[in-house]
Amino acid sequence: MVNFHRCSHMILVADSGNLESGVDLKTVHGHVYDSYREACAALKLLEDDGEFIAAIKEVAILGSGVSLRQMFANLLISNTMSDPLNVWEHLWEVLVDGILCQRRRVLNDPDLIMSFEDLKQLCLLDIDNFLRENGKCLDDYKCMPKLRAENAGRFNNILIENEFKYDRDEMKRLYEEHVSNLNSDQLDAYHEIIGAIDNGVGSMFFVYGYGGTGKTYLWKTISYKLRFEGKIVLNVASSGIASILLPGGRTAHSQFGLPMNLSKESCCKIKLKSKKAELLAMTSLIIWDEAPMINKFAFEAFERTLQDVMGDVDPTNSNLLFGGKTIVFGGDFRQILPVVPKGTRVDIVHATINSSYLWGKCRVLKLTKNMRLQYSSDPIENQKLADFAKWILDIGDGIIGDFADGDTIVDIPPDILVPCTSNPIGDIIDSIYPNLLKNMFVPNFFEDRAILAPTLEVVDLINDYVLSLIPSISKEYLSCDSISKCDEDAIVDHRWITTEFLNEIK
Ligand SMILES: Nc1ncnc2c1ncn2[C@@H]1O[C@H](COP(=O)(O)OP(=O)(O)OP(=O)(O)O)[C@@H](O)[C@H]1O
Repeated sequence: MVNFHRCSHMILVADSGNLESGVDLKTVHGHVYDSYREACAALKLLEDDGEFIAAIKEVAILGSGVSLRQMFANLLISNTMSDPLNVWEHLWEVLVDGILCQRRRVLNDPDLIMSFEDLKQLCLLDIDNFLRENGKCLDDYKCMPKLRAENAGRFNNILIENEFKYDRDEMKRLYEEHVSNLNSDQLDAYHEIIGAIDNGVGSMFFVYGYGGTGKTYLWKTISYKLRFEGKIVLNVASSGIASILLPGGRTAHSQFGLPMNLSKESCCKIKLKSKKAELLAMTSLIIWDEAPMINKFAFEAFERTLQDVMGDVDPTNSNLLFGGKTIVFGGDFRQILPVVPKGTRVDIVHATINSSYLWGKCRVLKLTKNMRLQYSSDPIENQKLADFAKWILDIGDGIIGDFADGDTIVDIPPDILVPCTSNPIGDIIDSIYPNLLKNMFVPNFFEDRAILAPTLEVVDLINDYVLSLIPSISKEYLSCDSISKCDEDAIVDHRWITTEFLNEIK
């Protein structure tokens, strides 16, 4: 094999007449190159690599992308190219062949779109793998583009890859549309949160606002911004119904593997160096909506887990709040509080997030403007809604009603009560679904109305009553409930948990 290092050295010596200094020989137009070969290339003393470019393009007509990348790696190993970067720049569009198709298959997403930057990175990763099989790596070739550190784990981790699937142009458009609408409270909260992410020392926020003050709108604005910048934001909520309102939302239990039975010592089911741990390490922000609904042990378990996960990346993170991550909780303490079986009022208060030792480190941001009301066009309707919203808030704040024996008695205005006869369920159904038999074929009739019930037994009662009114044979359709695969490490065999079983849970 030709010793290109020595050849290049000799060419430079011959060209410059300088027999002494290696550094001088490697200096071309004031720039010190890493090798004689690169210095030669800069002086255009070597033949150009046209033959290699032509050869690979020729092979590309029949060969697969994999074989082309392997060929390029072999050329690097044998040191045959005078200017590998130039060859790469001429050929990368050929070398990435097949990568997009492969990603679409792996991610099961036939419409996946990848940026040129990501395609190049995947191609370099492949070349790096070939080089490593031969005891080399891309870093050995200083002139070649670098693999971005964050990409090393990303392309092998479907959880991370999924978080990069957002259409960045669309995210940018939505972000710009939303951020220009934020009210002053939302804007203050927005700046605080973004500032903390940039700081990277670990911050905990609680965005406190009653229903309609624009918490979800704020989550969306921040998520759009981070996703358009190519960062990861995980949106979770304490309940499944709230999680579907968040962009890319999931329940906290499923996303973080929180145990069902929480205790002071609980930890999340996330193993160090696992795919989930890699995802958390790369995450810039975690938004956790409806936080007051969950026992404080869940947040404490999550904080310990994050310290472990981030401490594994860098030991100094183990002492930072949430391992150095920024976490934003949100919710309204007037709404549902944690369920403590057979617990007293004191037990429930002790179980909420603001009784946790973490609360002292939490910065509370308040949203106070009801954005739901601002957007009705009818001023009379607006006033009615504003009065109703104030009345609900006053109940929540405990400043309305007579306090008697530990209970508060509140007068409900008659206009929002359903007049009751001897058949209360029938009265409710007549009020919510008037002329049911006639209207049931009207599109959107059921979409615009709902009856909320406190227990599943009452739901069954109402369903049975409605079905008894409809004169045809009923047929039962099972929903397609399935168990989340997040608890992959749990001992439970997922095959035991059938759709029928899930539908029977009361
Ligand atoms: N800055 C804003 N500009 C325009 N519309 C807004 C803004 N903030 C919120 N909204 C709208 O106001 C309504 C209520 O906002 P949002 O759902 O975000 O409130 P929320 O605090 O999450 O309410 P809840 O606690 O009931 O879920 C939504 O229709 C939302 O689109």
